[in-house]
Amino acid sequence: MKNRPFRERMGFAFEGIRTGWRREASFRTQTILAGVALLALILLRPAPIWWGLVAVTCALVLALELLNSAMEAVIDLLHPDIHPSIKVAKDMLAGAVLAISIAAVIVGFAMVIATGPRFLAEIGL
Ligand SMILES: Nc1ncnc2c1ncn2[C@@H]1O[C@H](COP(=O)(O)OP(=O)(O)OP(=O)(O)O)[C@@H](O)[C@H]1O
Repeated sequence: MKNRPFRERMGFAFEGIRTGWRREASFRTQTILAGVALLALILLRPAPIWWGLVAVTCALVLALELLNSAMEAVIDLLHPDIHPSIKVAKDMLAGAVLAISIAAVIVGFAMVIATGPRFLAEIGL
């Protein structure tokens, strides 16, 4: 199973993203919010550094959500019963998603504060 051709590995990766979209409501919500962030970038046209910051934070939110779902799936397969250690692991995974989501909201606010006034002036408000 190792060292498959690049095209095939890309196919697996896209299949993972498709599965995340199909199975996880939070992944769908976060993907839609990433789309909103892209629209804000197109509208506000901030400096390139903001494009980078928004791209990195959005990608991290989506990547951690996929990782969270993948780990939960493996945990539930290996140990379907209730166990305090599983609660600890799942709550920490959820905490990781929350931490990067807070960072993403802060980046979004900072970008709007930095570029909003220029945008409003441009549209005559
Ligand atoms: N097998 C388990 N043993 C102990 N606690 C668990 C187990 N599975 C889930 N929990 C805990 O129950 C709570 C709810 O978990 P659940 O997976 O239903 O919701 P969730 O974390 O919001 O998941 P999702 O992202 O899939 O909606 C969490 O605190 C989680 O840690």
